[in-house]
Amino acid sequence: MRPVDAPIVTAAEMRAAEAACFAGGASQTALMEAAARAIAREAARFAMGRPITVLAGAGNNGGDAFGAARFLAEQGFDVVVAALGQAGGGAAAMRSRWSGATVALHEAPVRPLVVDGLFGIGLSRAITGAPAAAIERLRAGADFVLAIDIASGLDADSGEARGIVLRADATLALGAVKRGHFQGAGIGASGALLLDTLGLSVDSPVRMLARPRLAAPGAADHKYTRGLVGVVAGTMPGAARLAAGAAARGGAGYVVLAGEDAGVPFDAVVQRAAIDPERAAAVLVGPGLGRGDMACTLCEEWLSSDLTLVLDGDALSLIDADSLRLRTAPTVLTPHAGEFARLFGEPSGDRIAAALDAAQRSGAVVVLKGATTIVASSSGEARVHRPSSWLSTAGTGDVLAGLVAARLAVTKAPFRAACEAVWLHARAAALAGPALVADDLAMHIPIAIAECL
Ligand SMILES: NC(=O)C1=CN([C@@H]2O[C@H](COP(=O)(O)OP(=O)(O)OC[C@H]3O[C@@H](n4cnc5c(N)ncnc54)[C@H](O)[C@@H]3O)[C@@H](O)[C@H]2O)[C@H](O)CC1
Ligand SMILES: [K+]
Repeated sequence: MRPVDAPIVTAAEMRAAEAACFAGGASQTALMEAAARAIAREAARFAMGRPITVLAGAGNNGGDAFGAARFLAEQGFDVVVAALGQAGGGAAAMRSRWSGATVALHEAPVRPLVVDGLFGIGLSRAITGAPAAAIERLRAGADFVLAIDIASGLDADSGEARGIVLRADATLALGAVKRGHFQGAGIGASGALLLDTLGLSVDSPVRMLARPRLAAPGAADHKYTRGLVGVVAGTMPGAARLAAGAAARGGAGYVVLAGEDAGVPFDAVVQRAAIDPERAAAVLVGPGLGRGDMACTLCEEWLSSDLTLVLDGDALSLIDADSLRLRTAPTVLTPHAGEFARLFGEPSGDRIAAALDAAQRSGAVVVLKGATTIVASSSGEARVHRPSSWLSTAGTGDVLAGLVAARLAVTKAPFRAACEAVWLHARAAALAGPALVADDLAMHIPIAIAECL
């Protein structure tokens, strides 16, 4: 099945869940048989009757592969196993039950479907030499590669490539999806992500972002109860206008764009010289702010206020992470990779861990934007989302920041607001379609909201 709202685990968390399952009386062989059956089910779908080469490594990933080969052969598929090394442990039992053709990995025949059971979460070093050459040859010749648990060559936590990676067209995650499926080289090498939980109960404070449940305003609501969002304009008023427009479409009851002749995206957004702090439910500082003296002064003023803040763009270049700890009011940061690195240092691979550390250090909710967007809270919770790559165009960050401010004004809950905004932003992009520009997004936000009511 395609995972939705699923827990995302590290290799260590996966092993702990497996150990708990074994401690509860389940056997490793039973779990590998269940995994093998699930892999064979998916491989049969993708093979469409054509010959299959199954790659089997020396670990349990390989054990799963031998089991899948057996089930596929029993269904009448033409299957050959190409093995790397001698299967040990539980994999040996699975290997011993395979009675079909087995060749050495370097002799693996190129066939339409390749099932990758070389390495799973136990990959511990770069893949080099003969295995690397075989991976290159098989990827080049195969129509479709189905990875068992994770594409061989990917680090299960960071998603970084350890040497060569056997890029998959689909990955069947076993037990739970892994952090490596969502970051680093894992983003491009995992293909369509499928999940079979094998009946394991796995939980994690890190999860895939699910569609939020939103509520329409109540009968007693008015523009102030729904929340006034203030957007601070600066030297590039267009960015602030994009943010203000998104805030207005994103559910805020009232949006004030503060700045001399900043202009407004439409009449529902009110331009004023200043934001009334008594009235503001959330204030967004940063889009198009600039980095001069005036921008620094504005930033300091709002940071020292006790107002709920969203800090984006230029504001993230004017503050330091530790000063945020002094704030007691809810704060959401929406950095892209460069702004994040400046504030918190370059992530060391596992961006999910880095975002969680940053949230812990700053006390703020951190939205680390990228091909995978991570929403992290200081409580250790995180949500992970894969928005459209068409969002990689100027101004879309301003729109997201405005959406965060709107959802904050409505929910008064920073982690929930950031999660809702990231989902709505990605959905608006999907609705806008290819080659979108930032200005296209706002008009699709209400449709995205309607899908959440
Ligand atoms: N999650 C579940 O419910 C289940 C997962 N299963 C499968 O088990 C693997 C993990 O198995 P493990 O034996 O720990 O590791 P691997 O199979 O990934 O292989 C490690 C194996 O390979 C050697 N090795 C590591 N790096 C290299 C390298 N670069 N070159 C050569 N050899 C390398 C290492 O020494 C080990 O021997 C998981 O992914 C699932 O597929 C269970 O089978 C079913 C339930
Ligand atoms: K694999």
